[in-house]
Amino acid sequence: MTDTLTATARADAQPAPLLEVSGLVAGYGQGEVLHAVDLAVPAGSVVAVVGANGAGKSTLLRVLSGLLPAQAGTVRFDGDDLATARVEDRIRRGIVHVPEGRHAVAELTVDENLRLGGLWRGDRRELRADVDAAYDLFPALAARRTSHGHSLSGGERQMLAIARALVAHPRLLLLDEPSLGLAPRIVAEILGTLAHLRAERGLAILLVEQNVRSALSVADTGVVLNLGSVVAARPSAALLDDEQLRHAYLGF
Ligand SMILES: Nc1ncnc2c1ncn2[C@@H]1O[C@H](COP(=O)(O)OP(=O)(O)OP(=O)(O)O)[C@@H](O)[C@H]1O
Repeated sequence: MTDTLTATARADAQPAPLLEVSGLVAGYGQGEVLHAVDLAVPAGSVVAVVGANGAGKSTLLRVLSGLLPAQAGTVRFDGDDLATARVEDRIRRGIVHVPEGRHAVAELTVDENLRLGGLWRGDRRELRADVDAAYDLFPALAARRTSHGHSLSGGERQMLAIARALVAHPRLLLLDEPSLGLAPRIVAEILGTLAHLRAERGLAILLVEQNVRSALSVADTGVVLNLGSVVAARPSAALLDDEQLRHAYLGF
């Protein structure tokens, strides 16, 4: 009887999410921007955080990567609470942030920029292999490997920012507004590559996007953030089907 109960409990148990955020409070100075945010990203899944300008989406990613301290709450990653961990420790654990703005070091070549992604690792041969793997994912970058950061187009800089993050071996990519200002063809290429990474490598992605439809087209789950609070967290298709929610919070 006990064995049967144990077996049933095991069969029913869901694996813990890779990232589990609970009661997260954060802001700037005295101002609180995120109010007790709860959020989960299962391993190998894509979760899109959507919401109006100023909702707190970028702030959420900054807190998760350690750029901004949490004032309260837990950030459990693969079982450990990293809420107070340093940025570099989070990177080593596999949380890698691609901030809005597609930063490339202007004076360095594409290849040098990519190698920056593996700075903290010791093995140079492994780093070379990872940079070459990034070129396989983004052939447009391979063609520009000796070009300097300042000469790249917006799309190339976005690809470089993502590729450099991949060189750091993420298990969870925090991706802020990758499509902003890019041509639809480039956006489709970048989102296609992310879908491939998730399918082939089990990469989990927390995606912040203004372009709600394209974000939800690649995400399993959509989380709606409004004025720093989560107002809905549902499968992407269910979010798109909810006309009232879309009108109230997503503007379409
Ligand atoms: N460095 C900062 N110092 C003080 N306040 C900030 C800072 N960055 C953002 N804020 C404020 O925090 C709130 C949330 O901003 P945040 O950028 O996280 O929103 P968002 O949802 O990402 O919006 P957007 O899509 O416009 O970037 C806003 O009121 C913003 O003015």
